[in-house]
Amino acid sequence: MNLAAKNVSLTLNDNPILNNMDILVRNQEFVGLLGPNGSGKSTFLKSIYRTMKPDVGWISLANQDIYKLPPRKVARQMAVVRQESAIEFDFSVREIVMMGRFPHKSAFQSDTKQDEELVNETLARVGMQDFAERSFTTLSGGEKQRVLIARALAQQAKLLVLDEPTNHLDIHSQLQIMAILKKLRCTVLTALHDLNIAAVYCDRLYIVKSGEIVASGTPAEVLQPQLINDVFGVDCEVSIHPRTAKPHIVFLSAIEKEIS
Ligand SMILES: Nc1ncnc2c1ncn2[C@@H]1O[C@H](COP(=O)(O)OP(=O)(O)OP(=O)(O)O)[C@@H](O)[C@H]1O
Repeated sequence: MNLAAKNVSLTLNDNPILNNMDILVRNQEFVGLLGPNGSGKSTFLKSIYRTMKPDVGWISLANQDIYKLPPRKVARQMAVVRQESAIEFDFSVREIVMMGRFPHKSAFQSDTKQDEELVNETLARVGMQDFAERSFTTLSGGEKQRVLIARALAQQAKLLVLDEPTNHLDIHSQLQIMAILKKLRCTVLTALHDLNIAAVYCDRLYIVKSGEIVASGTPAEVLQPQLINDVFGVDCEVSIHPRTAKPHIVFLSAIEKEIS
């Protein structure tokens, strides 16, 4: 399931937010979108999952214009984990995850035994099986995040689009969720903030600055000290970690300032 965006530009309130953005996520690739706060990552992902139509450009799923495909067809192919998901009604965790099955059903079709089994299985996968009957609104930020990831997994889409999926999670949970996502062998496009996590799990990265893609390539190609300084404004050292064989970044600015 290829995902491609070509020349995507978007202006909001007269401010150019996205400028000529191009990406290609190949079948079963795990691709990270990195960039500072406000650089346009969420807006770009929203244009991919059809919440914000770009003014210019073309977004395609398996070479078909995503804005011309029927919404249910897109939902069967693409699951989304948004940065903030405002679920205010009193749904149980089980009901939220079951919502992932909607695109596969016709209207008024009731849940099957297979749906129930899949929901139980995905809840267990994210370690939330004991929370199935709890009200979603009573969960902690990290617990909610796991449930929303379970809902995306229950959707069984070939493409996953995630906006900071490990937001709110402690370090053990961050690594666990990234490992689960990696093992799915789906096509994945995910915004991330942690450069070291991106280096370990992503096949390729796109770096966004002020609404433009300023670099792309493998983590080893992209995560260079000069680029990190140019984009994020921090000094760092990058080495290849002997156990992961991936770039490992040590940030220096804050440490040096505190010591001096
Ligand atoms: N509806 C909107 N109206 C006006 N400006 C907007 C709107 N949505 C987003 N923006 C602006 O677009 C820019 C990009 O925002 P976006 O949320 O895409 O950034 P981001 O890279 O995802 O940031 P973060 O890492 O903080 O989540 C920001 O300056 C933001 O204030």
